[in-house]
Amino acid sequence: MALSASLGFPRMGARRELKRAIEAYWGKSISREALFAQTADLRKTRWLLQRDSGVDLIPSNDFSLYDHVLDTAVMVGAIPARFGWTGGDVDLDTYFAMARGGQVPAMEMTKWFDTNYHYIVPEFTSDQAFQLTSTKPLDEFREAQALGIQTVPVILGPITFLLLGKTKGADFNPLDLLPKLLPVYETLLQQLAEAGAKWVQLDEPCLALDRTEEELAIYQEVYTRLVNHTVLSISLTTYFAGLGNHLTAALNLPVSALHLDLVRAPEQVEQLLSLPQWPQDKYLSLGVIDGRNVWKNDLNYSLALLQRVAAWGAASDRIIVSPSCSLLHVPWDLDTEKALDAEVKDWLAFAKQKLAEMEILKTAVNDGVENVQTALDDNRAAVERRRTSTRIHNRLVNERLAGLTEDAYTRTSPFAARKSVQQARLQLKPFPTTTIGSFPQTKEVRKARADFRSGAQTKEQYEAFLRSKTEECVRLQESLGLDVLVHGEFERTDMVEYFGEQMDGFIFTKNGWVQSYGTRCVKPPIIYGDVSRPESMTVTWSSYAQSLSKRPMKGMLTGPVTILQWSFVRDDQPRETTCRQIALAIRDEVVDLEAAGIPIIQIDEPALREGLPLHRGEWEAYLKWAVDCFKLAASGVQDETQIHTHMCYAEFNDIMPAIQSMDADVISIETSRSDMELLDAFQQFSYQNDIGPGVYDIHSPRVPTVDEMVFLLEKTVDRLDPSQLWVNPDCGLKTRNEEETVKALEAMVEAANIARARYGQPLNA
Ligand SMILES: CN1c2c(nc(N)[nH]c2=O)NC[C@@H]1CNc1ccc(C(=O)N[C@@H](CCC(=O)N[C@@H](CCC(=O)N[C@@H](CCC(=O)O)C(=O)O)C(=O)O)C(=O)O)cc1
Ligand SMILES: N[C@@H](CCS)C(=O)O
Ligand SMILES: [Zn+2]
Repeated sequence: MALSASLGFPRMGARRELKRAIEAYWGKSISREALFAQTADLRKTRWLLQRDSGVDLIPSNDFSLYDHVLDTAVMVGAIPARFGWTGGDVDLDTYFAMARGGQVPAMEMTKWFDTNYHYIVPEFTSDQAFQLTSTKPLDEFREAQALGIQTVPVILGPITFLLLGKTKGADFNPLDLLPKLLPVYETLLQQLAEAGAKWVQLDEPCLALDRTEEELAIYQEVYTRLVNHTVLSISLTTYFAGLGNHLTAALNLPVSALHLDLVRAPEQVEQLLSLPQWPQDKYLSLGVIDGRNVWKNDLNYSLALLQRVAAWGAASDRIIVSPSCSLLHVPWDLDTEKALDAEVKDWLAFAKQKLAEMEILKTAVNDGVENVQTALDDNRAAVERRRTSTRIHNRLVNERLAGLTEDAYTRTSPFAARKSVQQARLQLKPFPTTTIGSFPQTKEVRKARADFRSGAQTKEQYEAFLRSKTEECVRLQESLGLDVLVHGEFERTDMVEYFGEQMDGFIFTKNGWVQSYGTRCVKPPIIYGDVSRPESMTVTWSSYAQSLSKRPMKGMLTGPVTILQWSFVRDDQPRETTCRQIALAIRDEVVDLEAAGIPIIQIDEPALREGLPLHRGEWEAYLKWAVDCFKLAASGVQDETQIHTHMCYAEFNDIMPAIQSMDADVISIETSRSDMELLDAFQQFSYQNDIGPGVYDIHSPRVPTVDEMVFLLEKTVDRLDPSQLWVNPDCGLKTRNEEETVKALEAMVEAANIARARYGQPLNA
C-alpha cells in the first residue's frame, strides 16, 4: 500500500494560538506551565487533524517554540558560551535569549533557504563539544503516543545542521565536527527506538544544493553509520530543489526512504524513470503537492505522475504521497476564509486542504481511481475554471511591458554625477543618519486598525489617528537629530501586504498567516492575475509627512522582487513576468512620489538575495531579471532624486556584481548581528555607491550602547571610505516598543556624531 506523509505542519495554529501563548509568556502574563499546557493543546490539535485526514506518517518534533534549527542546536548542546550554560537541561529563558538576546546579544538569524522563514544560525567553535541535552523529540513522540498516535519524529539531519551553522574563531570546515556530533544523533535514535518509534524523518535539504563529490561521500559515510546504528527506518528528506546530478548518489544512501521535491524539480521523475531499476527496497516519497504555494493541486496530473512511477517500479507499495516540503510555509486552513472572493477561493488549498488532496491521491493509487472519481472530476473542473477565468489577464499591462525600451532600465547619469547633484540639493552632513522606515507598530496602532476594520472606528477617525502618529514620529526624529526622516509606516499592516492590497491582480486572506520568525507571522498576498496599480499608493502619507518638516523625507516603497518573493505567486506564467508587472506599478509610484516633491525614495529589496535559485547554475538568469525589475522600478526619476534600497538577512558576497548593477544611490544593509562581516564583500568588490551598514540589531529588545555602535562604525571605516557611509539600524523598527526605539536611536545619533568628529569630511557639494 502507498503511504502518505505530511513532512511537517504549520505551528502557529488556525488562529495563531502559539504566537499569543509565547508572547503572553514573554509579557509575563502567563506562567511557564500555562505555556506548556497551551502548546500541548496545539500539538494535539495538529496531530488529530492529520490523523483524521488519513495521513500515515504523521510528524512530531516539527513543532517549535521558536525555530527548529535553534531546537537542534540546543538539543546537541551547541550553546554559545556567552549564554552561560553549564550543562543539564537548557532553561526556557536561555532558549529564548539565544533567539532574542537578553544580557548578551542574540544569535544570528537568517533565511531558511529561499523561504521567508528565518532560522537561528548555530555557532560552532573548533573545540566544539556536543551532548544530548534535550528530550524534546522523545517527549513529543511520547505525547502523541499517549493520544494513541504513532508519529515520525522529524530531526534536522546532522550534515545540514552543521552546514547551516557558522564557525566562530578559527576558520574550519563545520563538517569536521561530524565525528563529535554523530554519537549524539545515535543516542537520540536509540532513545526514540526504545520509546517505540518505527520511522524517523531526517531533513537534509542541503543535499539538494550543489555538493562536491567529497561531500556526497560524507553523506554516504554518515548515513551508513546511522543506518547501521539504528533499528529505525530513516526517511531522508530533501526539498526546495532537485538532486540534479547527485540523484543516484542520494538513491544509493542506505536509508529506507528518500523524499524528492517534484514541484520544484519535476524533472526528477524522468531522471528516476531512466534508471535501470527501482532503488533497492527503498520507499520513494514523491512530493507532488506544492508545500510552498496555495494553489489547488491538479490531482489528475499528479495522479498520472504517481502512476507512472509506480508502474515503472511495479511498486505502488513503495510510494509515499507527500507535499513537496513541510507544510510549514502555507497557511493552516482555507475554510476559515469566509470573506474571500468565491471565484478565487475555488482555486486554492491551504495546509488542511492539502492533506485532503494527499488522501485522494493515495486512495486512487491504492484502491483505484473509481473510488475517488467524483473528487478527481471536481478537481479537474476547478483547475479548468481557473485556467479559463477572464479575471487573470490584462491586455494593457502586457502591451506596456512589451513596449519597454532599454532606457527604462537606466538612470540618466552615472552614480558620481548623481551624488553631487543630490548632495547639492540635500546638504547632508557626513555619516547621515536615517532609519529603515517603520516605527513601532504598537498595540495602539494595531488596535486602531482592527477597530477600523471591524467598523468600531470610521475611516476619518482612523486616518486622523494615523496622521497624529505620523506627526509624532516626525517630531521625534527631529528631536533625536536624525538627518533623513521617514513617515513611520503606521498605515501599513505589512510592507508587502499593504502594496498588494492596493494593486489589481492580488487578493488577501483574513487568516492566511505563515510563520516568519519566532512568533512573528506574515500574511502573504495571493497574486492570481496580471498586476497593475489603479492609483498612487503612498503619496498621500509621504507628502503629509514632508509637509511637517524641512528635513528631507524618504518615501518608502517595497521593491518588485520582494513583493513577488513574499507573496503566493501565480504558477501559470514565469515568475519573471509577474515581477516585471509589479516593477512597472512600483515605477509609477516612484515617479508620483518624485512629482510630489519627495527628494529621497527607498525601494526595499530585502528578499532579492532570498530569491536566488538554490543551484548556482540558475543564478545568472535570475539575477538578470531581478536586477532588471529593480532598475525598471527605480529608473524613472531625475538625477537629483536619491534612490535608496534596503536588504536584510543576507549574505552578499556572492551577489556583489548584481548589487552594484542595481545602482541604488544608497543601500542600507543588515550587518550588526554578524559584526560587520558582510561589509567585507563590499570592500573586496570596491563597491562605489553609498552604504548604510546597520549599526544595531532591531530584532532584539536589547538597547545597544553608544560604544558598541561606535565600535561597529570603526569597523566600517576600516573597510569603506567615510564619504560613502550612512548610519542606520539594520532593519525597520516596527517590532520594537517606543521606549526601546527612542533610547536606541538616541544612542545611534550620538555614535554617528562621534564617528563624524573622528572621520567626517564634509561631503563634496
Ligand atoms: C522585514 N520582514 C518582513 C518579511 N516578510 C514580510 N511580508 N514583511 C516583513 O516585514 N520577511 C522578513 C522580515 C520578517 N520580519 C517580520 C517582522 C515583523 C512581523 C510582524 O510583526 N508581524 C505581525 C503581523 C503584522 C500584521 O499584518 N499585522 C496586522 C494584523 C495585526 C493583528 O494581529 N491584529 C490582531 C488584533 C489587534 C488588536 O486588536 O490589538 C488580530 O488580528 O488578532 C495589522 O497590523 O493590522 C505579527 O504580529 O506577527 C513579521 C515579519
Ligand atoms: N521599510 C521596511 C523594511 C523592512 S525589511 C521597514 O522599515 O520595516
Ligand atoms: Zn529589513
